[in-house]
Amino acid sequence: METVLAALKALSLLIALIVVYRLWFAPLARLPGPSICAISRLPLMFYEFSGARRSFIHDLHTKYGPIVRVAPDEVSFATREAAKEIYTSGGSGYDKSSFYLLFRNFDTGNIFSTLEKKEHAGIKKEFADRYSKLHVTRPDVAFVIQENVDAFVARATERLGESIDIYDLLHCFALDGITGHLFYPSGLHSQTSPADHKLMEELCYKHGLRRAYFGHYFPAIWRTYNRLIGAAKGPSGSLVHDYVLKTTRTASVGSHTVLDKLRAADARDPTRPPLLSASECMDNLVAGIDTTGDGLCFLMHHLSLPLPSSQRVQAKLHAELREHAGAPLDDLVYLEAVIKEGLRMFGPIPMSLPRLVPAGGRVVDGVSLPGGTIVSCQAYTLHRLDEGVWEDPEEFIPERWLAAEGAAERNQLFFAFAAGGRGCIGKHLAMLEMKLLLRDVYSTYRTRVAPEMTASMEQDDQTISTRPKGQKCLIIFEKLDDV
Ligand code: HEM
Repeated sequence: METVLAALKALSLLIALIVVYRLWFAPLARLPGPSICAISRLPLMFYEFSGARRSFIHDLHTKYGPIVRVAPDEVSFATREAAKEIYTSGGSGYDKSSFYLLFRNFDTGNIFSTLEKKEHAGIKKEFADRYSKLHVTRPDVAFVIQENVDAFVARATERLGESIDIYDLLHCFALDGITGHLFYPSGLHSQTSPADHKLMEELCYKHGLRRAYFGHYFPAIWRTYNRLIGAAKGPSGSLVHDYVLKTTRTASVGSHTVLDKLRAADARDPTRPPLLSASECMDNLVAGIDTTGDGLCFLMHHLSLPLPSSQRVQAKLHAELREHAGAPLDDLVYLEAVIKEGLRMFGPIPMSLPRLVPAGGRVVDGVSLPGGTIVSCQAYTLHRLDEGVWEDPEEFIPERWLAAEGAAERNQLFFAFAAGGRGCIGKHLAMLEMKLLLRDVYSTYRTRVAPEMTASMEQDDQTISTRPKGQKCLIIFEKLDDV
């Protein structure tokens, strides 16, 4: 009994010392933030597991300012100086934190999940040119996207005046787009094929948030659990995994595809991990579906609301697209402003992108931080907090992107695709998909939210991405001339 008491006393003393150290003596002790977050990571974990990390961090910034200590060893920043240092210093910024190991596929790393920047650069150079603006706009590449846009518009035309679930259809559009880019002509056609549609359902309707955070915080238990489940389910248990494995191994693909480039890298270097190309394709596929699908869904829903501001923007969009029919996409400046404003307000990756301060420590936006500190910015807050740059941040105002005054500050804070060498590789593909689809929809149709639409469009956070909570978005398409 006495030994137990002595052990309890020693433990209490240890905890008290840790609390005192974290509150008053740790290198991060002088940073603003709630004391409870300085003492323990548990409050942050609570909000992560509840799907409310983004709003928790944003509320902290609103209360404490642009620099906040959100956990004993973690700081969130909301300034362009910090974003520049963390994400672009030396080209690719700081290495990623172990959080990104969650995004490995087939027990193999890939461009997104690789933590260390030198290793990442080696992986990226093998296929990055397949995502350059020059490549994605090549006629033999862009026509695959245009075919998917045509399929989307055909579905809308078939059911003019009726409600259509664009959450479903836009995710099919995005899945067909990215698989076409990776594997043409072996991409999916989930907009029209019920068998392919099942892969979209598997990818877009899953609820994996708590499992993902559990895997991050308790990796050993998670690995053991997965081995047991994997053994019980058989080799795959996933339609998407089977599709990617089979396609990467056996499909014949066009010379302009991503897979063709990865196969060339495999042929050049037989020491590459055998499943690296499959892991890469799986990663690009996942990265390319919810992002473009959810981004378009939030944006089209907003444009379709019965608000004077939404209707004003739709009317201006119709006017630009009709007056400049046949113009190159880059000349459609209002369309681009609408997309950027959509990505500013409800971009599909609005959450913190965690990085590690390099060994030896660094100064971020005037704050000296020891090596190993987790630092991040989140787009949601960068796109709102500084009201000197973002006037009326909760208002959807595409015109702000057309004003010359303050353009540099806005563009420096625009973080929808992140920044630097680890920013979004698929940005040009995503912009092309969004521009082509919105151009062809809004040059011919007006959209409005269906009266029976009751599903929530609240942003429902996942690990770094967000999606509409109700996972349904009923919209009515009407021919412009008929309205
Ligand atoms: C609106 C659409 C999209 C948005 C807003 C978006 C946003 C982002 C962001 C913020 C990052 C940085 C994430 C981080 O550092 O944790 C990222 C990375 C990435 N994105 Fe996208 N993305 C979009 C579409 C796509 C598409 C279509 C692809 C198709 C391949 C893609 C592939 C990737 C990849 C591979 C990375 C990792 C890059 C690297 O680590 O070098 N994304 N994206």
